[in-house]
Amino acid sequence: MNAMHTLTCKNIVRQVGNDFTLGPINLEIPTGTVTAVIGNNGAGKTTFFQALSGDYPGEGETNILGYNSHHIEGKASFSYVPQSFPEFHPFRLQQLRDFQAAHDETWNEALFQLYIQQFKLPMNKRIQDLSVGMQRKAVIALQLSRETSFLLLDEPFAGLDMEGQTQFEKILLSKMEGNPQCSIVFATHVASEVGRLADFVVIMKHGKASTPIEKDTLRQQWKRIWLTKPMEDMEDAPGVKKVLTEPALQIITNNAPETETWLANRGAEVVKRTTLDLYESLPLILNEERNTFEMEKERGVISDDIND
Ligand SMILES: Nc1ncnc2c1ncn2[C@@H]1O[C@H](COP(=O)(O)OP(=O)(O)OP(=O)(O)O)[C@@H](O)[C@H]1O
Repeated sequence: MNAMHTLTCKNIVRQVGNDFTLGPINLEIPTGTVTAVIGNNGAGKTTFFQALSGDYPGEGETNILGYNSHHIEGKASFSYVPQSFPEFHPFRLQQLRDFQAAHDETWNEALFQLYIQQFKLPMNKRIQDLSVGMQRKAVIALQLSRETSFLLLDEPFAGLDMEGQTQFEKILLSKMEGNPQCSIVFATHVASEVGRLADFVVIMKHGKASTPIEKDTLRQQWKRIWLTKPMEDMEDAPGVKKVLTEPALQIITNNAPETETWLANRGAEVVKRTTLDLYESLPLILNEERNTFEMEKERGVISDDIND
């Protein structure tokens, strides 16, 4: 494995039912980074996370921290919080803790005690008898008490109460601070989680994944440009995604430098420029059919088959 990358996956393909194909996905996650995987409902995030975690075999290969994720050493080397975990339902947290503590070299009992205290988790109720949010807190406590250098988290904030979200965010940040080798990949639908936690964003559409895009690049590329008056054909200018007239004339672009050049060449008067917030740009990215992928393809970082 390339030491610079915590996770490498090559040609991951999964067929789900008759209608959905995941992949082929090729992806590398740099060590010491946080990556948010975003995508509309049904884009394939959970299927992708299941494939990465080695839950079931299929085409392609995933390498995590130097291990194939289908092998026992591979599975033991990372922490995984799946979207659902029916296999835990019949057990009490105490039983799950006892099992983990006895068999797992990465187990940190002090961390577990801290998490159950913070999350106010009952040790003797069956997981299936806990609320949805408490169930997730229980799995977070079990998985994050393992001292691993890779966290794979499928919508980990979903269902957590506000205090739980704040606590969990602090836990993730302290994991990153405490271990420079630690990497996190998490799925989310919430732009503010991307804004607060992620260094990179991976965009999933129709079962395909973009290469990791630096969050700062998105902020530099996506701009709102305010103009004094309309220009001919401005809707077709490079990068322009939207032209709005209220409350004042403005262009939304996903390629600010090119749009600026186009405007300057035509003598447009720019009133001001503002960075688009992620909660505005991410939905636009998710709903454009091809551009994000074309952007990556032009840079030569992904292969042709991502654009079928
Ligand atoms: N058991 C199944 N049988 C058939 N199709 C399935 C099954 N599970 C998932 N799918 C299909 O696989 C596709 C990907 O689903 P997946 O759950 O991976 O998406 P997602 O991006 O995680 O969605 P969400 O944001 O809603 O969690 C969907 O089109 C879904 O209909």
